Amino acid sequence: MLDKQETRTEALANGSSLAASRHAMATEDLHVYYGDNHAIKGVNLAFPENQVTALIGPSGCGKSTYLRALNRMNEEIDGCRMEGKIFYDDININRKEIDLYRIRQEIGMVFQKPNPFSKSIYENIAFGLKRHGMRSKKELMERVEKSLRGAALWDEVKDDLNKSALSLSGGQQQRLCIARAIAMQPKVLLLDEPASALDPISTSKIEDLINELKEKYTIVIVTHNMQQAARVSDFTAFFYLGEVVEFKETTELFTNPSEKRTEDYISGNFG
Ligand SMILES: Nc1ncnc2c1ncn2[C@@H]1O[C@H](COP(=O)(O)OP(=O)(O)OP(=O)(O)O)[C@@H](O)[C@H]1O
Repeated sequence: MLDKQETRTEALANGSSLAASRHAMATEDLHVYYGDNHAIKGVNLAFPENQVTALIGPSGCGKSTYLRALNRMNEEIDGCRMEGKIFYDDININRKEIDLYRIRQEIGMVFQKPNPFSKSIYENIAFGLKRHGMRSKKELMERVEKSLRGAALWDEVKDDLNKSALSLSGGQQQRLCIARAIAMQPKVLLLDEPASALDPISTSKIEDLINELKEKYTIVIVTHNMQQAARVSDFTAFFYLGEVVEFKETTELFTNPSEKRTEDYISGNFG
């Protein structure tokens, strides 16, 4: 099933500063269509391990579509199809025979709107683990605690693990969704505007958390907010009309963009 013959060639050639980095994921000539709408047009990108990469760009330019392509979530959408290669662990995962359940465990996703299950805080995390075959109560409790600690939520909920997840604040719910994703021990976390529905204090907690999480995970985050991209990311890709215009280290992209379209966007001249 694993095809090591397919190497990440063009995708790794994003820029010289990346040449020495290891990459957790990459795409090569990736296209996504919704019916006749060609939403992603041949994107080559590679995501350095244990770094945060932000995807920025005006509304409708394909950021979320591209993010959802990375763990093949787009396939849940009627009429959506993908062409091209998506490399994870040096394997092209954009093939029929790939186990999507496993891929989505290893490449976890958190959405814009917190979406905890209508279950207890404990069950929100234990549910997926049990489905995955974990039976021992002790092991489950250990993983629940570790995940909640990892998502910086443990101290706030440790005495209320049987309370409904829906009784938590929006910011706590989002950290619970992050805990649920990391409980599956992924290598990559895809975050689709994870703080856009939250107040400034919760946003700042999520941003601090992203900074801690990158020690263990490779993170790709879609954000509308350029200040947020500058605060949380190491690399930034600027998307426009389904293509990547520029991909660089974040400080470099914001201070010294190579492309006029990037400069116009970051200086607020369009979008
Ligand atoms: N579920 C869907 N069904 C059909 N077309 C879609 C769907 N999701 C996105 N599209 C189309 O794909 C293109 C890219 O949209 P996408 O949501 O990926 O952009 P975006 O940059 O994330 O936008 P925003 O910042 O507004 O969320 C748009 O033309 C959009 O209409």
